[in-house]
Amino acid sequence: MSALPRLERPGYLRVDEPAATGSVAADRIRRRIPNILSIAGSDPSGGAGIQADLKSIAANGGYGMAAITALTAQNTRGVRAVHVPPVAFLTEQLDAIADDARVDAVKLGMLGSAEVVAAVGDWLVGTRPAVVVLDPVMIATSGDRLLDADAERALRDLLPLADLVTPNLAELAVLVGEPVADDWAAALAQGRALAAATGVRVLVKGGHLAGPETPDALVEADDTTVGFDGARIATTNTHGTGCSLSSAIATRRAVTGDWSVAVGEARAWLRESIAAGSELEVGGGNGPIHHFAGVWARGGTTTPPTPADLAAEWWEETAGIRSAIDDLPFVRRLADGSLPRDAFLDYLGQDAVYLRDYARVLAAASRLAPDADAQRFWAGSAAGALAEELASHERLLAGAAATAHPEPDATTTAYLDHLLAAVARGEYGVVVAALLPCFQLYVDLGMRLAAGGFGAAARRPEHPYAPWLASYADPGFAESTRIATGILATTAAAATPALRERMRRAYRVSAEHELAFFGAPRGGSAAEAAAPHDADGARNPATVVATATA
Ligand SMILES: Nc1ncnc2c1ncn2[C@@H]1O[C@H](COP(=O)(O)OP(=O)(O)O)[C@@H](O)[C@H]1O
Ligand SMILES: Cc1ncc(COP(=O)(O)OP(=O)(O)O)c(N)n1
Repeated sequence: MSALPRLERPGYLRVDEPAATGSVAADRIRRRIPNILSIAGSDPSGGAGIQADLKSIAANGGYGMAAITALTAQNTRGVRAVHVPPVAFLTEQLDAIADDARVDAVKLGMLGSAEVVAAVGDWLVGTRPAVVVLDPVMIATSGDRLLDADAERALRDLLPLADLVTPNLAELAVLVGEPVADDWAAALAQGRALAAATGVRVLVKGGHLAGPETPDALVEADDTTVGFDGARIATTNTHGTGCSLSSAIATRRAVTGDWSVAVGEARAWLRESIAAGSELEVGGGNGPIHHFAGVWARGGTTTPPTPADLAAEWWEETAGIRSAIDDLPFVRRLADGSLPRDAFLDYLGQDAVYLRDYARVLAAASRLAPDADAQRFWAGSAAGALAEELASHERLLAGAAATAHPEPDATTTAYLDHLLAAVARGEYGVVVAALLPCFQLYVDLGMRLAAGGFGAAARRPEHPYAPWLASYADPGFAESTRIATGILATTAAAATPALRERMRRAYRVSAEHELAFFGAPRGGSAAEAAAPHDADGARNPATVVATATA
């Protein structure tokens, strides 16, 4: 434990915003999440109704809201009972939402009774949502009625308030007053007739056709038709497919602004969810679809650490190394000004050698960077390392008649080999992780030296190494370190667990090399300069590292 005061989590190492570079996370934050309202009945088994709608909306990128029109007692085998609460209370629900939240799209499902249809119609006329998708739920797949006969008539009057209506074959037949179509051509003709009569676009759905295909078609009022083909998926998990599809279309329409794109995207998601339905074990009848199959498969179900958590955690892991650096006689004597000049020049010469290859590694990070901002940042850092830092080393060394480019010693060689091996492996995240301790540990030390954390001597203008100390407390260097830390953290947060672990190890090993570099024997006074503060056997960098990491 260092006896020296330490700044707690210095501000320049905090990562609480996405880095100032383009990233998937930043794009996600900029895009508006649409609010989608489902006005529908409740299915306690979770496969249809508002329960399905909320899952579909979430899986398709929206924020789901729900006003309940009716309660059903149903499961995967059928509907046992329906209760329609007082309609005035539905209006209360709708007004409560509209008075407070933006509604980007509405999906209408089971409306239950003519009074409910009328109340919903009044509310739509009053609020005029930008997108209205009407799934005219009348009869469940199980054959149970979900809408009384009066309401069927009222529902026809509601159609002009919708932008899209999504009937299944039986519902389409009721709406056009014809028998149920028994082939796709007849279904399409009915869809065209409905669109022409009402002026509302119709999604004709082929889920209930006999045969191996399940085509759907988007029919505009002007008869323009976009067809969507798809082979029938062999499954009994089709409970709630209509509810799920209509709320997914409402969500994707709010996101994309295009009806045929929205239908195409919603169908792709639905087909994946139908195919995975058999993974669920819910009930003995027609089971639900697996609304989150794709999301779970691609995103997992555990919450990965945030960039800020990772930056703080990795920095904390170097606490022992930082304490050991603070305790090194080299650092203490650098701070109080008693470090012999030959030891300082020896250190400077090795640092100059190190910087030339470090700049190559920075350039490699630029080459591997996934976006232009990061590419620019690393290229700028490589140029800065050569133009500013290396040049200042060379000036100091030339002034002292010392050689600006000595041979790298064992400690410098080991550190550079670690960095160059990361480049050779070619993983951007690992290269960035290996680069970071050099930024962070120097800024941390420089800031604490400048703040008087190692005694007042380091702050005096007459300190023999004052210009050198000042360069490490430079605000520009601190800002670069903040950006580099942000890139590291966002890259680590987006990485697979295995890559993140390789990054963490590369970061840790670089921090250990930093300690070894500070603790290496230096110049004619090496024995004195490099001896540990409270022990005598730590000249070998490996021993220094072992002491620090124990
Ligand atoms: N077995 C299946 N394989 C693939 N798609 C299906 C299957 N069953 C239904 N669908 C699709 O599910 C959606 C809902 O269709 P449908 O079953 O006709 O309506 P509803 O669920 O309202 O009765 C449509 O896109 C349809 O093509
Ligand atoms: C409360 C509730 N609303 C609607 C339906 C019908 O759902 P749908 O998506 O048409 O699917 P099927 O289960 O009928 O295929 C429902 N059952 N309950």
